[in-house]
Amino acid sequence: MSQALQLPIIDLSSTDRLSTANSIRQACLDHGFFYLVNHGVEEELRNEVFELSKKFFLLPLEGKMKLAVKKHSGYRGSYAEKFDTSSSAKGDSKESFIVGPLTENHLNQWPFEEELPSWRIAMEAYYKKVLSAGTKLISLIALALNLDEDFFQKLGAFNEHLSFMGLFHYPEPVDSSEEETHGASAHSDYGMITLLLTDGVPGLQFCREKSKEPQVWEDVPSVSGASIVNIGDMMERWTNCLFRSTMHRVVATGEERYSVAFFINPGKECMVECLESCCSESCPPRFPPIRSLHYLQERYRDVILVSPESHELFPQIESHT
Ligand SMILES: O=C(O)CCC(=O)C(=O)O
Ligand SMILES: [Fe+2]
Repeated sequence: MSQALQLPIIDLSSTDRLSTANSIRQACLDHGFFYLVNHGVEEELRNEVFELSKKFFLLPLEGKMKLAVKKHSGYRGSYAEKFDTSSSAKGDSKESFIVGPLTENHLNQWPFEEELPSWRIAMEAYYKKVLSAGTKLISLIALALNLDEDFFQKLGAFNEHLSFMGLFHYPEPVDSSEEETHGASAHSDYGMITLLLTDGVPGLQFCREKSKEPQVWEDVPSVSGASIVNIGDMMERWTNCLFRSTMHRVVATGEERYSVAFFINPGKECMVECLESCCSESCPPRFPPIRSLHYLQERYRDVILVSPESHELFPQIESHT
């Protein structure tokens, strides 16, 4: 069952920051999803990234497998992950290319320059632009929570942050008898926020009330040029479920589809712990404090079906928090 909806539109360039923060607050209370316009990622760069993403996914499988995921960066084929662990499907049909933090500490993999010229330059430019938009948005989210604008920066959320960009390709379904198979099965994102651009092909749906049966799925249409933003689980934990990380999925529509997601994840040492303003004696914290890296590793471990060791961000992870 699915119906169309209209989500709020937030203008990142607005100079009325308090009014923007209020609109963000309402959007996060009501939906956990909104559109972001005037985000500063130019149309030319957006188009280039989609063109280059298509060129990469068109390479023969053996070429793509040379860049198979290591330390959570590189190529991951179809059916290598399954977001909805309760589903009986063999996995999610989307194939991905993951780009991680652009720092010396992080090993990113890139296609050969001779094969795909300017690929790395464009992806790095896009990574930086979306990270900058996301950082501004996080300041507004802090304001929306009645905190100082730089609250999350001071908390260390951007120190050695673990933000990842995912290029996704949803192939045309080959076997329509596999009803259970989704491009991306039902899940919520793990981090602070996600900024998503799509090629306009439908398929993304969200479920407002995850615990309500039967689940009601609503289409999230693309708005040209706007980024679709959703709240992740760590933000939900910080806010004690005031801001929701809403469940979503990508269903097969019979059409091939491309998207680019940017997952803003806190720095590896950052503690995610219920904000004082979001709990009280009558409303105690629902989740124990957890370190960002630890939380991410646990979540990835559940959904990766093929070579789980290739998704370890750091090989040695202490398991005490
Ligand atoms: O491709 C999309 O539209 C959404 C992808 C997504 O939800 C994810 O990878 O977390
Ligand atoms: Fe997602």
